[in-house]
Amino acid sequence: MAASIAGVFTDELKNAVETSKVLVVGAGGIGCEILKNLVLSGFKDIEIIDLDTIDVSNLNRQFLFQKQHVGKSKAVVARESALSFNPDVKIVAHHDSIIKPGYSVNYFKQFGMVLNALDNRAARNHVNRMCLAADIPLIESGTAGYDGQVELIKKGMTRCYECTPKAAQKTFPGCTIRNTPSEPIHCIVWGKHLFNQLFGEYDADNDVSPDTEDPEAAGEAGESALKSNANEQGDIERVTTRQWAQQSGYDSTKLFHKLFHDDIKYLLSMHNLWEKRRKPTPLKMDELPDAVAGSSKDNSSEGLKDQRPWSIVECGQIFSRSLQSLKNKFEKLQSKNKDDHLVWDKDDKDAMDFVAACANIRAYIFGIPQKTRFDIKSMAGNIIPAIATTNAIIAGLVVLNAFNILQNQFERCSSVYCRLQPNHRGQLIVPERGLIPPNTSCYVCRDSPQITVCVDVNKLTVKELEERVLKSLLNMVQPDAMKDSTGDVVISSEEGEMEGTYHKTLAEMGILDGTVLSVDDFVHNYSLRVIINHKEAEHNKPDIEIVGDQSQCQPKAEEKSNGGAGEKAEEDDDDLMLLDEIEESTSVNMERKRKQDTATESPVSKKPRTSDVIVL
Ligand SMILES: Nc1ncnc2c1ncn2[C@@H]1O[C@H](COP(=O)(O)OP(=O)(O)OP(=O)(O)O)[C@@H](O)[C@H]1O
Ligand SMILES: [Zn+2]
Repeated sequence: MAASIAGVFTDELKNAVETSKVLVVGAGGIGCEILKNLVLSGFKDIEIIDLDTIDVSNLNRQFLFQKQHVGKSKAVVARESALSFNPDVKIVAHHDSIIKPGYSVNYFKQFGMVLNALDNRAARNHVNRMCLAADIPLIESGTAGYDGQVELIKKGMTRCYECTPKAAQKTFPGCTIRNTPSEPIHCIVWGKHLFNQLFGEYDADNDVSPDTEDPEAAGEAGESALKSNANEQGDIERVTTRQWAQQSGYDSTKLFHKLFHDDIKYLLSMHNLWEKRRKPTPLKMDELPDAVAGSSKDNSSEGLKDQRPWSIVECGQIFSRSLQSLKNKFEKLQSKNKDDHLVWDKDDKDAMDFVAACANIRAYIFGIPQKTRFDIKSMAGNIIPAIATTNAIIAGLVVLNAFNILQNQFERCSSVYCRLQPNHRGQLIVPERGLIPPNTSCYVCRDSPQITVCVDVNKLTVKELEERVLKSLLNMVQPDAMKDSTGDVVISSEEGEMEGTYHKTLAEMGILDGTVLSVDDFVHNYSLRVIINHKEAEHNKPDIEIVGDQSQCQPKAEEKSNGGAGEKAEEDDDDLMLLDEIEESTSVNMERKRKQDTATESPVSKKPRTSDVIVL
């Protein structure tokens, strides 16, 4: 072993390596490399955690896994393979999510350092906060294709993972998705929303039916179509897409007719939308064309199966087939637990077929070029190909930083960026000039953090404050909130305690412009003052804005990104590239999805939609 070769390590470092205890979070592309490096450099006490099982697609770069391991726990197999290099190491493997409450601040405190090898923001935010709370050095790392980054996070010394705002994921206005798609991606997003409306976690903001409040339609929202939906009392009865599908027994012909014929006719009745646009063409299932018009590939039989374009009639067949399979899976889940739902996953054949077929049918209707299943998979799954070499370089740098930490040489742990093109100094691996200090206005790592939240206090409910603001946007796990001035509890992490008030608006709870809330999350040992700023909701504008400083409480143009997955580092070395997950919207979101309340399904509301911004 390297550590036992005389002259490689000083006795002090050798001793530190052998006696330190390290936690590796994630056993994927980077995690496997890190574990192998740790074992080969003499570390003797390691824990590794990963929630996932091995997929065949992991085998090209996660070299601790082989074909016979497919379907088994990543953490468990990584441990077994690493032990084959050095059986004298103690490795504890957890097939679990690091976000689970069992991995508390005290759990983190037993380690000398934590090495992150994750692929999503939620888990990274969580480990960031746990390491700050436990005051343990964290080495954060990430890759996206040829780009990679390693960074030390040490409380009070460096910036934390949340010190820099992350580039927002690309979003599209809701009315583009629902009414006037013009690019294949709009149809793909619509297909994913449809999947969730039918089988996934319900989200009223991701409705797929025509948006009657589209400002472009200027109020002429399909009068006749609305009338045809009216009940005997003349009221308009709105049901969710899922309710509608359930009532019609998920009949593929009926569903097809509603989505691709009736809803399109409804859109056509909003004349203003089509004054300067090509009108969509309603489709009937028994009249589907057998052509492959405007496809992204020519219709040759060569190439991979997934790269063969589908005709629209084929899309119709795939729509019916995948709908039935998904329906069966969904009903099976619901028979065990009525709150359970499917989670869209690009690697699930039926889920992927369904979205690809729906996206192409919708594209055809709107005169948009169709895409192959292969292209749709990479767009819908935000796939950036992972490069084994980048992972290996980054994992090597992680373990070099671990040596620096063990020698208390934190100043040598400056961030390092790996890039495809050399910079003006000819460097492919570019170190930062020094440690980057904490952002003094970071709402996570600064002393007595506070933040301003701009919302419409007459619209936002207490439940939305908890789920959308505190948990989703501010990454809390189990928040408790009380009014600063009176000490009145507004949100409690004790189950059931506040049930009666969750549906009330903030105003009804006496939370108005200027009200200050004290919010605590005991999981992260974290307290935050939240200043509420009232801002009237506007159609097609985000209904929640978070600002560090009250004076900034203005609707902002899209935040200038510090870089993100797939972005290249600029020529200037000082330009930081914060790599983020590339899979946030897919399977790795399992943990968060499981935590969210799925029992709140309600009919589509007719209130003005203020959050018509969707995330892919
Ligand atoms: N909350 C979490 N707790 C534990 N492990 C996690 C958590 N979130 C993500 N992970 C793991 O982090 C690893 C990240 O590895 P990587 O980026 O190589 O992803 P992958 O899923 O193996 O590959 P791909 O997404 O490209 O198929 C994954 O194995 C994933 O299961
Ligand atoms: Zn910070």
